[in-house]
Amino acid sequence: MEVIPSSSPPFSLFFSLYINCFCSFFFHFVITYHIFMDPEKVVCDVAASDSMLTLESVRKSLIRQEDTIIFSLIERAKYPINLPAYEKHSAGISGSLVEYIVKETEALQAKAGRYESPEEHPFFPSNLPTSLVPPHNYPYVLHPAAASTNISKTIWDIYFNQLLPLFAVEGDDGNYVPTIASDLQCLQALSRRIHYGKFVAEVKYRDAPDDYGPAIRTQDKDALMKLLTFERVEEMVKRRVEKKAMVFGQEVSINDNEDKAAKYKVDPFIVSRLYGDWVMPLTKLVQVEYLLRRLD
Ligand SMILES: C=C(O[C@@H]1C=C(C(=O)O)C=C[C@H]1O)C(=O)O
Repeated sequence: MEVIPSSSPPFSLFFSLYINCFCSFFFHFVITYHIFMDPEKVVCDVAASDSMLTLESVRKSLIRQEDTIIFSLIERAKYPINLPAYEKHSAGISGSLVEYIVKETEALQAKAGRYESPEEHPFFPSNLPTSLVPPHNYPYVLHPAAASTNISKTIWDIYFNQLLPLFAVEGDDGNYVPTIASDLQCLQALSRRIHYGKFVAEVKYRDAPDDYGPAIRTQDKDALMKLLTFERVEEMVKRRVEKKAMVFGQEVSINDNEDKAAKYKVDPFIVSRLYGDWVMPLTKLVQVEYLLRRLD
């Protein structure tokens, strides 16, 4: 076998190593600067990292979130209202059972880092423990003022006082804890969707800063609402969620001859109304609140 004689490495090898090191250092610097030092402080999820933040990508996320919301409503509709879960509890705990379970769940999830995500908003933000897990570097996408936009309290009140009675039947079957667990699924899915308005607003502002700028400077809420509203899109959303509620909530039988008279787990019309009267108006409210502070 022929052995290649060892000799001192040629100058070209040192030169190419030097160039490699320089390029790698340069690209690391550029990427690090982009993520951490960008003067336009912005934060978002993986699905919409800075370069991918387009109206199409945020609408896609909203469409996917419809599935989560509808499935969570279907789950909650399994139980009757179960009023004692929401009344002041007499034994051992202060407030209602629902408040107790949601507060404790949020405290546990806060320790595991849930509220580090710019998409998550707790219902009981005061005295939440800090995260114990190493931080995930969410890319900066939103204006820092986004942190002060939180309408969880409004979502909580509307959910229990107006929405729940529309899709849960009267009654009490004693399953309070699973009922509350289902409520929390609904609340978290709705809150995530509604607060996602921040990303929608950011992308709309970036697409047309000259249109939004004057209305932001004069703090004109009506003008902002007009600019960000697309009635045609809203009509499509209402029709789509109605159809999804029909498909996801239909009774499935292996017997083709069985009576398939439309019977849905959650009334598709109610789902459409829920979106038209609450979910979309609240998402737009978040968009306006966010935009009002976009130039702070
Ligand atoms: C979210 C958007 O902004 C507005 C709110 C909508 C919603 O909450 O689904 C739909 C259309 C717009 O009026 C959007 O344009 O997609």
